[in-house]
Amino acid sequence: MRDTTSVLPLAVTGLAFDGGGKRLVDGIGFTIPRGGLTVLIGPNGSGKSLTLRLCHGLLTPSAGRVAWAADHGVIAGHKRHAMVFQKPVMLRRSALANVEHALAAAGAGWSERRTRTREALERFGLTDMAERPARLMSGGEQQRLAIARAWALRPEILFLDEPTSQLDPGATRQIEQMILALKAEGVTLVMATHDMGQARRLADRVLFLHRGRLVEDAAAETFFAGPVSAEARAFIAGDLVW
Ligand SMILES: Nc1ncnc2c1ncn2[C@@H]1O[C@H](COP(=O)(O)OP(=O)(O)OP(=O)(O)O)[C@@H](O)[C@H]1O
Repeated sequence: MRDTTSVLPLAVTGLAFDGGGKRLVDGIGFTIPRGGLTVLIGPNGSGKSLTLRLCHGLLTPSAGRVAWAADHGVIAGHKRHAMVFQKPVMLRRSALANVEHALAAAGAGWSERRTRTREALERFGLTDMAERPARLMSGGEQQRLAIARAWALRPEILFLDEPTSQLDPGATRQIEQMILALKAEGVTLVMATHDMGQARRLADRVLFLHRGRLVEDAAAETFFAGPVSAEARAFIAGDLVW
């Protein structure tokens, strides 16, 4: 019987996207079951961001399908997938107001907004910064706020697009710990990175993309022990830069 309490699994089939007169991603297929952390890796321009944006519904596929177990990844009027971007997009308001605004946009009522905002700020160690203008916070703090804001929406699955690529090692470590804590909580995670060290630290499963195509889909241990494709071997060795 169809599970009406989950938007997962997410089944992506034959996914393609055209832009600037070119096919930028092509023939991408994978399934994301509940739980775990899947990392999309690949060189710059391999199609990681596009794939995440297509999954999250920010772009419309030129071909193929993004099929949720519940239509559009929505259950009882609530979208159960959220996304965190490389550069957090913050409104010119306080940290607290940024979280509240996201909840309001998702249809949460006044008291739910207040409770969930407070919980989210506390959960991610931002209570003391609640009244700070979000845009004046450091890069690491803004990314923490972006994750808190996404978490406040209670996503079943969170897409993360290079969430630490703009951050220093200390802030990166903090964000990685937060990501692992979300996984332990049962949030399903799909993250793009071109940082091999990060992929090794975090991934349960690896999807390796090259030039808009999915070249490998393997358990992280298997992938790092010996990728099958020449492209992935070259990428791991640091020889593949595009
Ligand atoms: N709307 C668009 N129109 C035309 N080209 C695009 C568009 N969006 C992305 N591209 C191109 O598609 C390719 C894949 O882009 P994408 O951002 O998915 O790569 P990526 O793997 O995330 O790379 P990076 O690690 O550099 O972020 C790139 O060459 C990019 O310039």
